[in-house]
Amino acid sequence: MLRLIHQIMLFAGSYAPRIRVSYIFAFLKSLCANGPVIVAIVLVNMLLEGTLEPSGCVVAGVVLLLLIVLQSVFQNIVDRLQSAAGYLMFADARMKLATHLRHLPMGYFTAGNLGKISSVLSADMVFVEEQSMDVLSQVISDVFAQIIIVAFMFWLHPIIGFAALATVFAAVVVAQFMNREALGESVNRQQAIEQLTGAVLEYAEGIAVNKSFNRAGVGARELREAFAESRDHNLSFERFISPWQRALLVIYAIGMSAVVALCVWLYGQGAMEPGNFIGVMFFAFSLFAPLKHMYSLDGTAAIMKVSLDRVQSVLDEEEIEDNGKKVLPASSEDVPEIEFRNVSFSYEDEEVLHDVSFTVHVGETVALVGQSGSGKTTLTNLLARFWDVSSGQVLVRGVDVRELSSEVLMGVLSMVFQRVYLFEDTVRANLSMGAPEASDKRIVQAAEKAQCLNFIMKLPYGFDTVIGEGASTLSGGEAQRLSIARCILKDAPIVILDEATANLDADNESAIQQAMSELCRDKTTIVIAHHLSTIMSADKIVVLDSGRVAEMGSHEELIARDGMYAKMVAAELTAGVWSSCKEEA
Ligand SMILES: Nc1ncnc2c1ncn2[C@@H]1O[C@H](COP(=O)(O)OP(=O)(O)OP(=O)(O)O)[C@@H](O)[C@H]1O
Repeated sequence: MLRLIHQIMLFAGSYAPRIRVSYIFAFLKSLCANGPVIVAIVLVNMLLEGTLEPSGCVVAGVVLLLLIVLQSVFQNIVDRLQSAAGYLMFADARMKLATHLRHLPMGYFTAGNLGKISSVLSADMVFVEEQSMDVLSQVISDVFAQIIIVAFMFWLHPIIGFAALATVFAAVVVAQFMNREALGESVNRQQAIEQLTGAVLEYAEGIAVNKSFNRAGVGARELREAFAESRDHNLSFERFISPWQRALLVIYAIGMSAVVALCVWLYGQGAMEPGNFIGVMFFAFSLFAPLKHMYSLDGTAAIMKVSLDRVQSVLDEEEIEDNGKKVLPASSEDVPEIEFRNVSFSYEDEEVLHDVSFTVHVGETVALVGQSGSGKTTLTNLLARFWDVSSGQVLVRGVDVRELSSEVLMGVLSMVFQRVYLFEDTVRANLSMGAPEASDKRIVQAAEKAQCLNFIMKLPYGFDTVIGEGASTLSGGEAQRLSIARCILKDAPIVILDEATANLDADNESAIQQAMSELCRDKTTIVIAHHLSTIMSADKIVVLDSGRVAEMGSHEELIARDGMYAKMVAAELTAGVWSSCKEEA
């Protein structure tokens, strides 16, 4: 328990001193809570000795009243200090987590961690937020209350004090074992919740595929299994903790009986004042109540410790360094706008790019072509610093991208992905993401250039229509054009384009091609090209083969070379399907 308090205090950071001040008031509150019994014992002793005056009763009454009032005042101060610190610290923690997630490499999000991130942000954070201050306040009050009661027992009689202390010691030892074991159980429980969250996400994301393959039942079965596993772990956790709690109750009962027996014996021997005897009897049944209460929180505490560990484990993930301070110079004809210099890159252990070098000059369009898996997307991801190179350099206007802040780098890049993601917000908000200050006029112009004005105007509220999460309420072609309009509005000088491979109807196809040409007008462009027309019109074609540059040059140069590219083009012209040609080339 004390370790948990220490962990919460570490988590509290700059709010820890405020919480520590609350300890003082928690102690004072516990003193006040036990004060009435001391007053009662003094009164009884005076009564038995025949020294109790009416004025003494009045003083005792006033003291009792004062103690009750002070107790609630101190409790109020504790609550205020702790809950204010709690709200502030969790608001900070959420911001810290959000900022941290923004600086993690993309690999963290693709390595099966989505279930973990979601359950940390939803289940763990919420649990800690709702419970921690409450548990902290109760544990601190219980610890102080138990210390005061044991001290009081010593004051009444040392032997009684030792008996109470021995019981507390035995309970703490047993609770240590319980805590250690409970921790293991709650790790399993939280992992089951993580798997369940992952299963729910996967089920929701894959529902269309499952339905189309008539597998909806299979998906639901997997989900049900995850639910069942989570339920089993919850039950097993409760079953596990219960016997330990019973063992603790037995210890308290033995301790309490020993104290009562000793008290009777001492009184019989004349070694104890009658008032003190009554005092012990008065306390006997609630002698270990604070400890009992504190350890009844053990299940909650174990889950909280694991939750805090899991939040911390996300916070401990290494960020991509984002402390670049270099200023990006203006574009120049003399320095390449983009340069890949001897770039190699590995996901985990496997190197997928080997010593790749090429340049893109300002205003040029470079087409990346190659078989599926040859490394085209990875190259563009390195330019955007979604990952960092393993060796070599990616430079923008002669500056290594690692020396630029993400704000500066993203300021000069626009990216159109194949998989379009639009947020559940208005069309206007989605378009102005990269240019929040854009006027309505510019927004309309961008939409027009990207061939989306017509369909936007047909939406119920035009630019103020809220589109579904992930663009679920738009057609694929419409969503793609909106994502291009978003980049046109951003107006960044470098464009990275992953050309759509999806089979679109002729109208959509030509609308998207027009939108893309508008986007790339006067820009430096790297395009992952899938259409021969796009490739042929590029200033330079970089042909990738298993992560290496196989050939490089203009369409005419590469055709004249009669190498890999020429074969790909020949296959395209005869079979008419570029993607399958790539596989054969
Ligand atoms: N997140 C990842 N983790 C591990 N390996 C990856 C990851 N992303 C891609 N790879 C691997 O890296 C290699 C290059 O992939 P990349 O996506 O860059 O190829 P590509 O040429 O863009 O393919 P496609 O045309 O199919 O999109 C492939 O072998 C792929 O399996």
